[in-house]
Amino acid sequence: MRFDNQLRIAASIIEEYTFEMPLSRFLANYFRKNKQMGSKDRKTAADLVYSFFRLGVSLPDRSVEERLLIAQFLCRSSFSPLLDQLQPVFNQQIELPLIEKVAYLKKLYAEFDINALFPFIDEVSEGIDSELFRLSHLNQPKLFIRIREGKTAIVRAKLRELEISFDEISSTCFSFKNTTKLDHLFEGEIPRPFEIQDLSSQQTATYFQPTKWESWWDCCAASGGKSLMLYEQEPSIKLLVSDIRESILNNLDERFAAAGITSYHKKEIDLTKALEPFLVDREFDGIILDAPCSGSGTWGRTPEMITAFEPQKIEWFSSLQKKIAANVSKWLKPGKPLIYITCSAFKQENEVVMDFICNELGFECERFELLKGYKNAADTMFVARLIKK
Ligand SMILES: C[S@@+](CC[C@H](N)C(=O)[O-])C[C@H]1O[C@@H](n2cnc3c(N)ncnc32)[C@H](O)[C@@H]1O
Repeated sequence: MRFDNQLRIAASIIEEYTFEMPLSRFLANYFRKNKQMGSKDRKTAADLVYSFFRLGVSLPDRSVEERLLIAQFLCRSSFSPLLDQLQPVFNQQIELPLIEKVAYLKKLYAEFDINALFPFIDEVSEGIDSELFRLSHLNQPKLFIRIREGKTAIVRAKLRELEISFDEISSTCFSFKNTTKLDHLFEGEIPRPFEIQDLSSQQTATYFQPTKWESWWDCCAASGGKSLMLYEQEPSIKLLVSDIRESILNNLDERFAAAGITSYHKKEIDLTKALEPFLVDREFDGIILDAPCSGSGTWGRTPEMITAFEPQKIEWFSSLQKKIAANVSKWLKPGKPLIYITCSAFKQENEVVMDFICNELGFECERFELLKGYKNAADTMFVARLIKK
């Protein structure tokens, strides 16, 4: 397909997209309806459209086509055949460091402002490097795996055998280009030697510290990423997993089965409602609250959210998180930990909720951390270990 045609198709996809569903799903539907597009055309269109949304709300008065070219220039770091045809001057500077490309663009477009790459920077948690965080949205984050204890050598050998390129972040964490396919590796092997899991998400596990025979509740368990790590740390624990709808836990069942975990309890619980009917007189030695949140620490993976997100939702999430924390904390034994986690970069969802839990619900903060995934092409997350007094 000719390059100007590729640009036109990307522009028409952007025009059609109304943010009602994730961009990934919208694109999959679009390609299903437009079967004449070959796999190379689909890949090019997806790349152009994703890069476009990485620009956030930059240069709103420029045409979509012009912004598509600027986005390619900022998001690519090597020769682009499309730019070579349509905007060769960008291609000549494509390998420059990002910060120099930004300076160059500012000369061409006086109105270009890096604030527009992430227009909520005043809302972020303390310690976030504003410039690095904003610029990180121009790059697609990496894919990470968590390797089960003792399985590093066989995973490494398999990857080398299949000539899949990877970096070793640690002995239990490898990273890959985001488009790498790993589904077929060790298919059917129980337990599977690795889990796909973001680096920062893996790092939250150091806050759990369960001990033998304890009773734990992962109250927003979804597909069970945190529960799996908890269980592997201490397989003797009694584990309850819950989420607002049973269907959300289906994936957890599959992942637990693949990990060889069969002994756990599962309930559908809305944490904003009275919990007595579900929990009766249970008490827990630990609760993981991986709270519903804006997801703003993960928008490098879903860049359309930078445009779609309405800032008043931050306060809405913060209130929801406080309500859920107040509700679940009643079921924790004194002296035991509530592990509060978000994948948000916003202080209203992080430090403000943590302070509420300490000051209003009678907890003491043992330690907390903002996991600065933006430095490692990973998600940015917040984790706190809060002890009930
Ligand atoms: C950040 S996700 C949890 C991810 C999960 N812990 C993991 O590691 O895979 C937050 C979860 O909270 C759930 N949730 C949202 N509102 C809820 C509510 N009112 N009660 C219970 N769960 C809720 C969502 O369905 C979602 O699965």
